[in-house]
Amino acid sequence: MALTWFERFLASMLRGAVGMLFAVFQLLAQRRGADRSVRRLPPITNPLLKVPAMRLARMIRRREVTSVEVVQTYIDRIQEINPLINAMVKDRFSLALQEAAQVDKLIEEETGGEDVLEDRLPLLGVPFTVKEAFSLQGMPNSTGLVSRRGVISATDAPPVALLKRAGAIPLGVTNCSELCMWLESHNHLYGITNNPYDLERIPGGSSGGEGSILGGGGSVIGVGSDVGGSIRIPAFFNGIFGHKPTSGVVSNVGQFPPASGQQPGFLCTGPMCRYAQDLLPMLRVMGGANADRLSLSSEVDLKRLRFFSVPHDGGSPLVSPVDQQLVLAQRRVVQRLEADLGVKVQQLKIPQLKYSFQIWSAMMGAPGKDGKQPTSFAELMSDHGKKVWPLWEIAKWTVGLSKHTVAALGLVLVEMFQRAQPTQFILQQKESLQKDLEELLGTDGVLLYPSHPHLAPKHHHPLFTPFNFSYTGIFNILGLPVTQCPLGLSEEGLPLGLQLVVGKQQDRLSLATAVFLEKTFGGWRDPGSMATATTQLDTSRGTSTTTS
Ligand SMILES: CCCCCCCC/C=C\CCCCCCCC(N)=O
Repeated sequence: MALTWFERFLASMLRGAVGMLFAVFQLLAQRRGADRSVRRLPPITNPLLKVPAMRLARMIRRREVTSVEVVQTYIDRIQEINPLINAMVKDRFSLALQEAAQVDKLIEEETGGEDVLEDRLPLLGVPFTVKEAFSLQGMPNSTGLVSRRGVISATDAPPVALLKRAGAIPLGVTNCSELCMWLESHNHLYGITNNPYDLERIPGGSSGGEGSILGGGGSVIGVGSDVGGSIRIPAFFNGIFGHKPTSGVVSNVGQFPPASGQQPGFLCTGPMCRYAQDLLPMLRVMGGANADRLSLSSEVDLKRLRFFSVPHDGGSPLVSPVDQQLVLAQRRVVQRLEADLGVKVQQLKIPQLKYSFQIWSAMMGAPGKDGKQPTSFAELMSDHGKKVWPLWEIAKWTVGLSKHTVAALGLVLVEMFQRAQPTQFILQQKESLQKDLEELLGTDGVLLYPSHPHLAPKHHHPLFTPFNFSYTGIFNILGLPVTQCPLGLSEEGLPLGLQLVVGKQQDRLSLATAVFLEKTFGGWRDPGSMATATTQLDTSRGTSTTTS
């Protein structure tokens, strides 16, 4: 049963009302910020900041550079840009420098040669950053909740521990949205995080601090989590790579909030980074023994893959249409795949995608196999057992007295009206989408799909388009691995990008395609050099060139 005429009528009334509210909001925001110009980050001057993590590790092992030098270079960059982007919320710089000095000593004393070190400690001496929602020993773990102020991690979350065990050195923790459940990385503990390509725009969420620090060149690899797009949305808005692995491969233990109900099957921890070649080795480390399920060492011959392109969700009345610049970017990818690899990319429409939001929200709220309901958002927000009364909190919010963001309060309200059980129709849509996509992708298919309908929005704008995350959220429910891949910059200098969706346990296919697209479209760009470097897109030939 598709939407009834009454539901469509309600949706268009809602769109009209939200459109009017948005117009008022923009008018007020314009008046307030009439003389503000786009502010960007200073350009990267130290070439070490432009070296992929695995190459840095090799240089450190070969003593071409010391770990102390690399860590200090990143600390300097963070100190330069963090006052502008507010991405790192707590650092451990002096500990990181001590650990780097120990690494340099270990390398000097190692007699087994470079190969022994590479095998045992593939990331030895390389700095990394971690979303604050994960435990990192000695660092705060509040997930933006004021009532969790002062919670300090005693241990490391397993993926963080695995990265440390591989020799990587944590620099600190980064901002996220309140309870990891919004597109804007904002909370009343650490404030709001900015996008490095335009400080008046959002870096996305919930791993927005990671996206921003990586995009700004203050980190080269980082750890994020994703139950509706929280790795892929910030990776897209900040022009970097992000991979949501096959469900269950990377441990979700050691993050707050813990997933409940059926959510453990949807939540994924995964790598975020500036260089495509770092995704696979990071995933191998973060997955531990489970990474063996992904045959990451098998060669991928891109010419033998089957590619599919789906340009939009088929017109959900709740979700914005896809920006024309993103439509063109996806078309250019199709052209390059066909021209360079000699493959034929099949254009598709997948009608069930229109129900992505309904499917995501029904499944997120569904009881687990044990029949237990998931922990409600209101419960997670409660202050030492004291319940949150959303209407009272909203009243307090209007006079600046609430400890919560308006987005989090909005979510509590929405949750109050949500059905306990998904409708039969939505369950059918989910099942048939799962079956169709698994059959389509098999073990050699790659689906191209927009990462989000809009380029990085201005601060607070997602409050008027709250369902746009459905473009990413649907793949959490389906448990499919997805890589977000940057594709150069838009006319206004904002990152373009695309999701590469593959079959379960076929992560290596989207990772290999991301490496190809990085070579073809230039991958991550220094947001500070945008005044001198522009991407010229030749749409007729589908090529892109960078000029300085
Ligand atoms: C005041 C406006 C608030 C309206 C709330 C509308 C409800 C929309 C429902 C869910 C939004 C969830 C956004 C999830 C973003 C990514 C989450 C993640 N951790 O992967």
